Amino acid sequence: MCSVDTKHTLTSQAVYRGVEGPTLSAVIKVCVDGGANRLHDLAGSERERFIPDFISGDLDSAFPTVLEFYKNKGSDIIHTPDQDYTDFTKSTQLLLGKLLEKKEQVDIILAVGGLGGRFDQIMASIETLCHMQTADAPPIIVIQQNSLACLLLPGSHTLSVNTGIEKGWCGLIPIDGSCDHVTTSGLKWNLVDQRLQFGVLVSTSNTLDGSGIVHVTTDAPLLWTMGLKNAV
Ligand SMILES: Cc1ncc(C[n+]2csc(CCOP(=O)(O)OP(=O)(O)O)c2C)c(N)n1
Ligand SMILES: O=c1ccn([C@@H]2O[C@H](COP(=O)(O)O)[C@@H](O)[C@H]2O)c(=O)[nH]1
Repeated sequence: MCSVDTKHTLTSQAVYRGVEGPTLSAVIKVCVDGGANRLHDLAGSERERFIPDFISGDLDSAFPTVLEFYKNKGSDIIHTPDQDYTDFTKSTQLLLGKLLEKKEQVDIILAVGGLGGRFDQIMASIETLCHMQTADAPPIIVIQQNSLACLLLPGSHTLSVNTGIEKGWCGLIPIDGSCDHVTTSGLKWNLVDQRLQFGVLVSTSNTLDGSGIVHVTTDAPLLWTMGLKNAV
């Protein structure tokens, strides 16, 4: 029997809004260490429109000139030297603290980057999601290039996958041990009270069935991943 204690609804429209208009809709904008260099480069002539509220990390990657630029524009520079946790984990903890302080309710935390390049860093990005497993924390959605990842907590989840930016492929990955009771609808290969576990069964190369809604019920944390059309 599956124990279900929470219900969550996730919509990729929230992702879409976050990507389309971060200056309009993001309550707090954050850069993680070297991410500040990337923002500085990518924003180019629109740099003034994309000023992070804070930049945090061990600050071994952000260029001093970039930190100075954002500091002069009002960004807080927060040094987090702890070498037992990644800069992403530490910045997400800071962000959750600030949301709590401000008593802000947000739909999602959208992290851009972290799913490409160094494999240890990709795994660390996913591990960061495991640190943030509290029922009152908003879902953290990580996107990079054509991939999205989000940790589903134990409970029932309704995923709205009907914005047109979904690519079609998806997966359910039991990153935190075994998920003994997983039931889904909305997929080409659905699960009915089945176990997902590495070495037993992992749902990769699955496909949305076109209905626009995916339901997932799981008794243990389960990573949802899917393809996006528009590379970020
Ligand atoms: C068992 C163990 N393995 C590895 C480390 C090292 N370590 C873990 S997180 C971390 C900080 C990583 O910093 P970040 O800027 O997020 O990544 P970087 O680009 O420096 O690799 C370090 C050094 C450790 N403290 N403990
Ligand atoms: O290849 C990478 C490098 C970094 N990240 C993420 O960025 C932060 C900060 O890393 P710095 O190298 O100190 O700038 C790191 O915690 C990762 O979350 C990455 O995803 N991939």
